[in-house]
Amino acid sequence: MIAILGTGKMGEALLSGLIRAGRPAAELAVVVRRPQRAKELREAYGVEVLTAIEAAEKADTLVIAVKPQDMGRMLDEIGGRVTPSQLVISIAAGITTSFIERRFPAEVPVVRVMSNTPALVDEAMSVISPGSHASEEHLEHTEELFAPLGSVIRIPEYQQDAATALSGSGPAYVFYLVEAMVDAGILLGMPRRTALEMVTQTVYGAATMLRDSGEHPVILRDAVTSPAGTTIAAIRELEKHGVRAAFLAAIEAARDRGRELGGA
Ligand SMILES: NC(=O)C1=CN([C@@H]2O[C@H](COP(=O)(O)OP(=O)(O)OC[C@H]3O[C@@H](n4cnc5c(N)ncnc54)[C@H](OP(=O)(O)O)[C@@H]3O)[C@@H](O)[C@H]2O)C=CC1
Ligand SMILES: O=C(O)[C@@H]1CCC=N1
Repeated sequence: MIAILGTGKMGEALLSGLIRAGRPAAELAVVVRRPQRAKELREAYGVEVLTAIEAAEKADTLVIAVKPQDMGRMLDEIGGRVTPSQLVISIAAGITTSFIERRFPAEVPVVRVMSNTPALVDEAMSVISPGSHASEEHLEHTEELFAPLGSVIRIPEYQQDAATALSGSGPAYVFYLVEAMVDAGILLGMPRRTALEMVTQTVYGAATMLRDSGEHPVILRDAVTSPAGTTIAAIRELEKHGVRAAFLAAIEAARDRGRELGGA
């Protein structure tokens, strides 16, 4: 049995993805803290709702999907019950595998995962790293769980805070970019709905080109940028306003905040 402890945005995205991928509801359980949420999840997915202690005693795999600030309390609750024959997967930003391992008296295998909200449409980017007691088999099992939600890659754990800043938070930067482009369309007199449709398809098309062509983004941008044309006029303004430097600073700040959440 796979138990998801903390079934908010990401926990539910994982739950719904596993069900879409054909995993029987009988093999899944959730841990929630509000009766209303328990009712919603039972009705929507037909999954069993357990207490954290029950989940720690029954599940082979425990996926912890509470906020980093709630991790300590959750681990205190289940710590003494989890054994080395189980696997603990954490998707919390900043929280290291060694932080989690220290909460268990035994040598419990832990895998750290950073996924993102496109899991809701099976287009997540999930990056995984083993803790010190996790084997190749544990990593393969984790890959199997997250593969139906999108792409999965392995990275060394020291890169996890950077991955959180890039792909974990990344969808928010893209939505922010879309908001800004739509605002520009409105400034130019375009109806909001039309502007949003145009920008959404443009982002989708550009992302598909990046993925399918395998070309470097500079090459793809070059193909759009005609000599003395419209695009270079826009790029000059982006450079003048320091947009590239803003992205570097923003993603570095997200990385630093991840470290802070992990108590580093
Ligand atoms: N949102 C994102 O894009 C991403 C988030 N993450 C990580 O995923 C984790 C979850 O984030 P997200 O889903 O956004 O957060 P949410 O706040 O949506 O979900 C967290 C859930 O945990 C529940 N919870 C907290 N404590 C307990 C407890 N003791 N027992 C049972 N349930 C509990 C909360 O319950 P209640 O509803 O009662 O508050 C809530 O439903 C975080 O650690 C975050 O860093 C990772 C990648 C991307
Ligand atoms: O903002 C956050 O802290 C979480 C982690 C990655 C995406 N959302």
